[in-house]
Amino acid sequence: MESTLKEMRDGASVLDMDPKSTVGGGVEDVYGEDRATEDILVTPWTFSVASGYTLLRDPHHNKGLSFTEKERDAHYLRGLLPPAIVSQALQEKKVMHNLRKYQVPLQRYMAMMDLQERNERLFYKLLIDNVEELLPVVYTPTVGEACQKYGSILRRPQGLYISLKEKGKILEVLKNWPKKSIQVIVVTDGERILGLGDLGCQGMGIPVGKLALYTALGGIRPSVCLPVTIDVGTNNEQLLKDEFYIGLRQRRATGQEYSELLHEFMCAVKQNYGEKVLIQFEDFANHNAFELLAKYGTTHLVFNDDIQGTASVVLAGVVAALKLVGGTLAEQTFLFLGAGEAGTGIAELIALEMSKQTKAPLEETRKKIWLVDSKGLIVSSRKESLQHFKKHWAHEHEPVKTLLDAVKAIKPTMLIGSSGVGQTFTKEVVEAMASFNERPVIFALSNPTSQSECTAEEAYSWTKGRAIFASGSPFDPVECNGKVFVPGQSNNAYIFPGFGLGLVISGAIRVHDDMLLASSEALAGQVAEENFEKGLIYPPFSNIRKISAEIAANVAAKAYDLGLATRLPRPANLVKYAESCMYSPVYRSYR
Ligand SMILES: O=C([O-])CC(=O)C(=O)O
Ligand SMILES: [Mg+2]
Repeated sequence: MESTLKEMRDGASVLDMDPKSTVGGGVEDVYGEDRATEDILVTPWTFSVASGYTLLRDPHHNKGLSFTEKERDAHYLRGLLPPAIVSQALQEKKVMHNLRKYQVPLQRYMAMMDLQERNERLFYKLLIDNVEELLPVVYTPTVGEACQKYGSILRRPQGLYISLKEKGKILEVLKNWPKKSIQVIVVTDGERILGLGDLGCQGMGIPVGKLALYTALGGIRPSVCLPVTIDVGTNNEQLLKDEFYIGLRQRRATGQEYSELLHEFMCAVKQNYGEKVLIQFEDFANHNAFELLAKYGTTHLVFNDDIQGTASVVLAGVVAALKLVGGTLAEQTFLFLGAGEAGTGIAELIALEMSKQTKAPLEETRKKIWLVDSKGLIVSSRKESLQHFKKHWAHEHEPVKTLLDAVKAIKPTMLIGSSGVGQTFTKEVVEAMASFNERPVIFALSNPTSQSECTAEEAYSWTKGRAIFASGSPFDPVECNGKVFVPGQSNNAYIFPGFGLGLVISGAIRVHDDMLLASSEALAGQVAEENFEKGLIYPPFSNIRKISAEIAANVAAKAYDLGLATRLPRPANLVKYAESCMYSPVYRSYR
């Protein structure tokens, strides 16, 4: 066992291992039973056909009043349903009508979660058909409030909770999950939920929400998605005192205790689901996020949404914005407020793309990008005391304390906020941007809306409609000087569903930076002339499934080119192939 784990850490591929080895279950032997050694416990699974009352209580198969006469006969449903037979379209109309009556966003969230637990296909049908209306309900901003109050609103637990109590038993815990074949895991430890900070175990709303989007936006089947929350405690005093808190009542475990639990999880996942399961890290605090990505990037198929997904979506917006601003990427100057996962991740991907375009070394292109953190502009005199992920950005400059002074000193063409702190792009900051840019580009990325650096209305009114604005959480269109401006939503939700689909359909075994550039390019390519006319640098979410297929195809193509794809032969038309793989929530007929 020890040697197997070591091989896994050292990056040995399951493909070149002895087929009788204990790792790699998940290819054919989905239960891992044939490959289990005597010291590994196996679960005695049984399956039966759901019928009658059980069928109505099974969210995977339940269709409510949509069961036909024939199905009602064949599946022992007579008498369990009122006589009316209702189409899925009418059910959808009814639920939307009811949802719209709720004034409080959290009530809509709870109604959607109830629907997901009751009738999965109807839930996804609603989400796909009404994506622009429902994204703010199941995702940012409402999901943030839901996590803050998760203990109070929780009815039926969703996802898998792995706490310190499960140490040494994580493989068994994974086997408790009802589905054996998993392709995408979104995992959080709840330490940095959106810009809301440490929400401990209640961060579960995030993996659940992200995976709902994997299915609705990226077409990954819900049955192969697994939301996970790792509970190592919380440092949120308010939650520790909250009688309804659902997590471990202790301060966060750190150091060896933390990394051992995470390592057990990573090994158990690979052992149980194989080499090709995608593990998406979500909303970890900076120090752990960078470390986990570096540590497992060479042995597992891992993707950090906050570092890499956000980087890819912002690069796409930046590239699209060039059409409105003019000039090349390398001619821009960037200033970031926030030097954490998002800030440094975006900065690095922009520098990489600049370097590819101009053939200049990365060390040179990084000099076009400046970051401000809580202590002011990151400059070389601060280098010694900087965390390692900030060191690349310590350029020669005298110290500058405030964002406003940094804007005046650096004169960026694009200003990007990613610090998780709201209202930091003040009128003075935005006006300064407008004083030396004809079209100042402003990204207010922090989530949820309460943490946004400024509002869309502020950005447009303070620049007299000249700003090109995008934000992490949605804002409504704004009228300014008689013209309507549509702010873009620069959220990783544009990227991760298609990105993950691309990895899954190509059977990729590792993530490579070039795949991030590929997904960015695909997204930027989807912005139409009519979008640009409204100042919009992202395509509307209403086209997201088509966009996801384009992203998936570009990512898969890169996986094949790099020799990281295992699903062979390579399909001739990857866009068509991606589309053909996507889950559709239309009801199935039962025999
Ligand atoms: O969840 C979102 O809306 C975007 C994101 O990853 C974050 O803010 O951490
Ligand atoms: Mg996140």
